[in-house]
Amino acid sequence: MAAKKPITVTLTGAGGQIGYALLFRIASGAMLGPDTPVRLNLLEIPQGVRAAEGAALELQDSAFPLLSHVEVYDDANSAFAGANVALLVGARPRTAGMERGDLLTANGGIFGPQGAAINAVAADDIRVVVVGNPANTNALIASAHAPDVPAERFTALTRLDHNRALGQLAATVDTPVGDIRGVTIWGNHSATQFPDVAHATAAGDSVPALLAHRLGGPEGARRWLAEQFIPRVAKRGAEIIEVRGSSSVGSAASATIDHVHDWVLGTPDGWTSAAVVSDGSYGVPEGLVSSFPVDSVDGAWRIRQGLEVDDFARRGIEASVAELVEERDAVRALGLL
Ligand SMILES: NC(=O)c1ccc[n+]([C@@H]2O[C@H](COP(=O)([O-])OP(=O)(O)OC[C@H]3O[C@@H](n4cnc5c(N)ncnc54)[C@H](O)[C@@H]3O)[C@@H](O)[C@H]2O)c1
Ligand SMILES: O=C(O)C[C@H](O)C(=O)O
Repeated sequence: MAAKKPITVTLTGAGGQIGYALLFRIASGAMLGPDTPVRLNLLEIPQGVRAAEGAALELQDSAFPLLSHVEVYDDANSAFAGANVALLVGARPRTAGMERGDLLTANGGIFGPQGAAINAVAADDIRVVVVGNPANTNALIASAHAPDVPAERFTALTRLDHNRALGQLAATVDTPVGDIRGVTIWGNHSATQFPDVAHATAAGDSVPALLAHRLGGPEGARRWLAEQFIPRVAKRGAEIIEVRGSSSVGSAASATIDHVHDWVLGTPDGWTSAAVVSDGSYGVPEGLVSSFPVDSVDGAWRIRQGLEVDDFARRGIEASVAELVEERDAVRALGLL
């Protein structure tokens, strides 16, 4: 049988924390499957090149059978040449006391030039996931600079929030995390996001009903969702920064692997969450990069249609979308869009 052609993956910020956690899982086949060879192009700024080169040496020492080639660059047009998948991680992380939106001025300028380079030199089937914060608006900036690439190929990571929600629910309803379905993160990857369990099930049972059973009825469940679950998930990034002393790394890398894996290979277990360009679904203004319930169909994200959104969820989604509009207007005013 002919060997499969390698997929070219470009990773920015390859010398940083998340980059280091990602590389070994990509090279092992966890992201694109156990029979897909990978070429890795690592992009760094000059100060980060040595760290990326060190990671490349360690990749060689790991003798991954699927890893066909690794190259380190400090030039975007070289790094994105022929890329099929781009992981845009390279950006400054926030520190204690900051919100992710505070990074707009520090990081926004990175994504226009990278979007333009992707437009100029990436492969026709390029898929992009932005991890660097504020991820949704950075994806919007990158997409705006890549007019020849369909906007739906630019996404931002909210799978980490989705996975955090699964973790919290599994612990509360005492069900293995793999048995939970139907959770959605709506809106921005920020403290305003709306984690929604109205349609969730655990091993086939309704999560709202299980919560009501455990928490003294529907009112107890509602209170737990509003006062504990939603803020815990939405502010988990800050909790990790407080406890670890720096922002999430292993879980962020793992969620990035999940996002690309499902985008390329499908979502047989039902929808997941990803920030994708809005087509106006659920009242989210067209063009914003917002998190939705998404299925992966034939290698493309499709927003799951027809889910009932109650008043509580509607208010939560609207608040997060209002923040996305503010971020879009702020980057427009900065000349980044
Ligand atoms: N969306 C999410 O769920 C999520 C989760 C965790 C972290 N993040 C974000 O991911 C980003 C990276 O986090 P980290 O912990 O790896 O940070 P880090 O500081 O350890 O690494 C960032 C790396 O990016 C490099 N870099 C900076 N500008 C670059 C550019 N223009 N091109 C290429 N590389 C560049 C830096 O040299 C550095 O090596 C941060 O913005 C962080 O807030 C997002
Ligand atoms: O919260 C942060 O600043 C990092 C990341 O976006 C996270 O959610 O952990």
